[in-house]
Amino acid sequence: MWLRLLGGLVGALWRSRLELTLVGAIVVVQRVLAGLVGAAAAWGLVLGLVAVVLAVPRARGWLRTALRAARVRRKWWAAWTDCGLPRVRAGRVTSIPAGELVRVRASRGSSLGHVEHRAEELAVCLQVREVRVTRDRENAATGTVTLVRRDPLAGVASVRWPQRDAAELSLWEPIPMGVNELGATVSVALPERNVLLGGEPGAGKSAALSLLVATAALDPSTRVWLLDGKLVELSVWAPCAQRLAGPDIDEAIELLRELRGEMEQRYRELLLRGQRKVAREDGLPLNLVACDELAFYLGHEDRRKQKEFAELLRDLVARGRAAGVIVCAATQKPAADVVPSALRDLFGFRLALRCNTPQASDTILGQGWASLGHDAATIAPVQRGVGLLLAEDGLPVRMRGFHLDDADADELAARAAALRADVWLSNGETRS
Ligand SMILES: Nc1ncnc2c1ncn2[C@@H]1O[C@H](COP(=O)(O)OP(=O)(O)OP(=O)(O)O)[C@@H](O)[C@H]1O
Repeated sequence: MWLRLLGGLVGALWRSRLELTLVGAIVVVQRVLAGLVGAAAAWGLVLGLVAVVLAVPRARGWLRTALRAARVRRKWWAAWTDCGLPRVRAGRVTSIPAGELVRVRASRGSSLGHVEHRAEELAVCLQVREVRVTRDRENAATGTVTLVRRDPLAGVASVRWPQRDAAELSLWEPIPMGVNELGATVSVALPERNVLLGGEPGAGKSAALSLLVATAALDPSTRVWLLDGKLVELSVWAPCAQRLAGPDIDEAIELLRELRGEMEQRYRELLLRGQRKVAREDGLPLNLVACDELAFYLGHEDRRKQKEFAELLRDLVARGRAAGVIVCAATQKPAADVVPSALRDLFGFRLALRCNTPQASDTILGQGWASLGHDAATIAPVQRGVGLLLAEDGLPVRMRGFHLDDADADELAARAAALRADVWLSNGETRS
């Protein structure tokens, strides 16, 4: 009993070591000075010294950060103790726009899975919105806990696309898609990847798709193929496109057949060159296929045509990677009755914008993510353009998508068309 009390006291003192050290240092300095100049003058000098230190912004910032980190570590200790979890030690604490990142280490016999399992109770103890746990890949004992106190993506203001004024872009380069909760830019590198975008009506699918199409349009070496179940969303990019199919399944099938022919031709070229896949230095064009409202084609009343469309698209997504064919498709309903799972599972990048239910969110990201806290149904309806982006081997990243408004898109499409015309003319002159 006494031993436990003593242990508790030592633990409490250890957890307050920073504050105790600061107070101790002040007392020691005052005592030393008191011997030289007297007690009252020593207090004056010490308080003056503290005031000078606090007047320096860097010192003040460091102190504030260190004290906040110490407080978070104490609260974390109290939280896992109250939840009856085995010891999970908190280390470095970093402030982020959403709250804090805490490095943690699980004790022997425990696991970060335990922590994840009790995330909701920990969030109550810590009085935060949410506790997210991410285990390190290389060490099961260590990881990062995110204490989410606020939603940094909550504002309704749109963020302009940073490439908006670019004169020319390359589809081989990563495309900035939005900003994450840390305020960092989230990008996707498209070669050898396909992208599926899903979410409820008005969530921002077409806006996100337009960033990918805009990049392809501003890359004169890329061929752009457009399928638009609504016709109005992608038509602005028509002058830059190889071909555009509207809400007509026959046109869409024709487009996909032509593209499949190109893909097969590309494979023959690669065979002749002794290559397995296209590379940037080959100078072979990439083909970007953007399909808005995929469900329009996949839900077509003519079952035979619907099946043919689905098979052609599946073939392009499955075999197109190495040939430089990139499929980016947006749909409100990626459920298995609309988008066959055989097709859906081939998309390397998935962007889940706001969904009505956790199940709908899982149909985009993959089974099980919603129950792990990555649920696009938790995004508020006013947060247009906010979504969860999942890359093949990673965790879903919550982000606010960049935005190109209609005027920006019109201006950018005109610039891209002019650039393509210039390149075409200069190639023609070179050849003659
Ligand atoms: N990233 C964003 N930032 C700010 N506003 C956005 C963003 N994305 C979309 N919006 C706004 O949200 C509205 C709906 O966007 P969008 O048309 O892209 O949605 P959608 O999911 O394609 O809808 P639907 O399924 O009906 O076609 C638009 O008015 C658009 O301006």
